[in-house]
Amino acid sequence: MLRIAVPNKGVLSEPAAEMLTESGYRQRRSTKDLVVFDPDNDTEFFYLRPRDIAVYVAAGTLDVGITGRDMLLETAPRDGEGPAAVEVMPLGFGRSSFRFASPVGSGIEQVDQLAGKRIATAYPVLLQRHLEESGIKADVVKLDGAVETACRLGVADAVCDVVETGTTLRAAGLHIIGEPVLASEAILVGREGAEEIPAVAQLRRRLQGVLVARQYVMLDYDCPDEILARATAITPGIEGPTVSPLQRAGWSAVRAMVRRSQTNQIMDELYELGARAILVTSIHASRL
Ligand SMILES: Nc1ncnc2c1ncn2[C@@H]1O[C@H](COP(=O)(O)OP(=O)(O)OP(=O)(O)O)[C@@H](O)[C@H]1O
Ligand SMILES: O=P(O)(O)OC[C@H]1O[C@H](OP(=O)(O)OP(=O)(O)O)[C@H](O)[C@@H]1O
Ligand SMILES: [Mg+2]
Repeated sequence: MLRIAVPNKGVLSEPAAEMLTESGYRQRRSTKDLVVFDPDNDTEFFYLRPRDIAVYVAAGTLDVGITGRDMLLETAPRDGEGPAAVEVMPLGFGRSSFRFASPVGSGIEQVDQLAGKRIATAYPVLLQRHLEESGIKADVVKLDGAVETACRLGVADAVCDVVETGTTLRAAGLHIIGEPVLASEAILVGREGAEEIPAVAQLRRRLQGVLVARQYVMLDYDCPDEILARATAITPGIEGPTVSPLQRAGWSAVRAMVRRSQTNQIMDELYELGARAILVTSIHASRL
């Protein structure tokens, strides 16, 4: 039986459960459920704090889990201190970056000005490692959350925290300084070699199928044969576009997957070239 850890709370919780549902797994009905068994897939789901998930997976108690890349790195054992969980695949949601910020007007405008300062964070391991790598000596103040308030309350001079839209930072009178320390998103974590377990390989293919269905659309169009080569160069598809003859002589029908984000640009280009009856349909599920 496959045992999977899923975030029980926080921003990753709902999209993680949604992705598993789209991948054909049973998910919990109530947010109070801590364990769910899916008999059809012989899989058990454990709903845990994202911060703890890589710890269970590293210990081998659970096979795989969904958490943030920042959480995986924060909770990884130090070199030689036991087995670690590793990133199996990125999942395309829960994107954020881990960044320094200082109070507007504090005069702290660059990362090197953090030397000798107090920096508040909920990710002390990540921050300490980054400070060591950058050769900056500063005091790390470990907090549990709502880190943005630490400067106003006088326990820190700057923060290093998760930023998505930047709204929380701005509301606390802070501004970003320096480059991102880390780009994070939700990831599937497992033990080294987990992909060799057939049930994990199947989970991975299913999740990949959802990612593809979200990122691509199916494009169909008709085009005169004179422009077929140029049109199919715009829509090369994955393996190659499907080209079939139309009943109307000298015309072909083309079918290819294209990136959702490029759909309108590609439709414009095809139309200008002379393609007609250009149709876009969503992909419900996929196995490439
Ligand atoms: N606003 C956000 N947008 C995208 N990802 C986020 C955001 N806030 C947090 N995350 C990501 O979610 C993961 C865990 O955050 P979450 O807030 O659920 O846990 P926590 O902060 O430890 O717990 P809590 O907020 O319940 O105290 C991390 O990987 C983090 O990068
Ligand atoms: O850039 P934004 O879009 O504003 O999002 C970033 C905020 O979201 C998270 O907070 P969360 O709600 O998890 O609270 P926490 O700080 O207590 O963890 C994170 O810790 C930031 O505070
Ligand atoms: Mg949080």
